[in-house]
Amino acid sequence: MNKARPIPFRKMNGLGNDFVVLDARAHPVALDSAAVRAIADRETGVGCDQLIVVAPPTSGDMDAFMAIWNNDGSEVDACGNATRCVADLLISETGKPEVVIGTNAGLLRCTRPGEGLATVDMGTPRFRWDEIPLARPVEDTRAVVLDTGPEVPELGPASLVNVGNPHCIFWVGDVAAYDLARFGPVLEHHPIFPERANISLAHVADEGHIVLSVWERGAGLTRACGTAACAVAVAAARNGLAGRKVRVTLPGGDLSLDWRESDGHILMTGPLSYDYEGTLPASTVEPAGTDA
Ligand SMILES: N[C@H](CCC[C@H](N)C(=O)O)C(=O)O
Repeated sequence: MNKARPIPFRKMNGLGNDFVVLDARAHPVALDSAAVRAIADRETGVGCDQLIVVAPPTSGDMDAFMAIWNNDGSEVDACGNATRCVADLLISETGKPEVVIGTNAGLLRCTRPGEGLATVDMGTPRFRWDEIPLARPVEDTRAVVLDTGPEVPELGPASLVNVGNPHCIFWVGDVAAYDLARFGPVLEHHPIFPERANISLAHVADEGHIVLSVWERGAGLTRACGTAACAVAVAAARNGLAGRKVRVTLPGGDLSLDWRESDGHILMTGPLSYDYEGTLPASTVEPAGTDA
């Protein structure tokens, strides 16, 4: 009988987007929304934007599987910044120049271009209305006018992209001129997004540089959002606002994006950090297979 045991974790971050990373490869854990919220709570738990579980590979073509939860307890399929963190863990462990991380959004090939850096192939972005997904057919997802109430300022048409998760991007002249914390949740829960959406304000400084502020689905304002940086890079290129290689500046720092011509994959490069290690009391996360 598996006795409930304390669970070790690593606290990590990518440009200040922070994670509790549980390694469940030796001992499986059973998480539910309540347990995730408890761990992620910055007052009474460890505190994080997302909770990440590194699990054994589910097929022979990956080094590990990565599960992702937002701090509201919702499980999601993609997290760019956390993928860089897990990639570095696996590259250090295996000594391999490239590792493959399995996620519910697909296989992600990761390399280490330098100490403290990771490059992730985030795959191909999707643009069809039913791939975002949207609640109704929309012909052109490059410029969609959302009907919003008075609590949302005039932001113009949005560009919609899925990079393993749904993103809604507004193009503005100055991201600091808007109180995204106030109207972000309204847009996150807009009825056109049946699975909610991550909301970005993007300023295209020049054809190689975009400034970005993000209200994350299920986590709120974060210091960085890797998938939003991927989404805004491809949306800007698709709308003719920037080139296919851009630097994206988030509150926590810069990411480099390359929407590769040869295969349409989006490559994201940026830093990752190890903050500290800790142990969660056994009661927090009931390991799978423990008798009641
Ligand atoms: N809030 C996102 C998941 C985390 C994404 C973000 N932390 C990143 O680095 O991509 C969602 O619900 O789709």
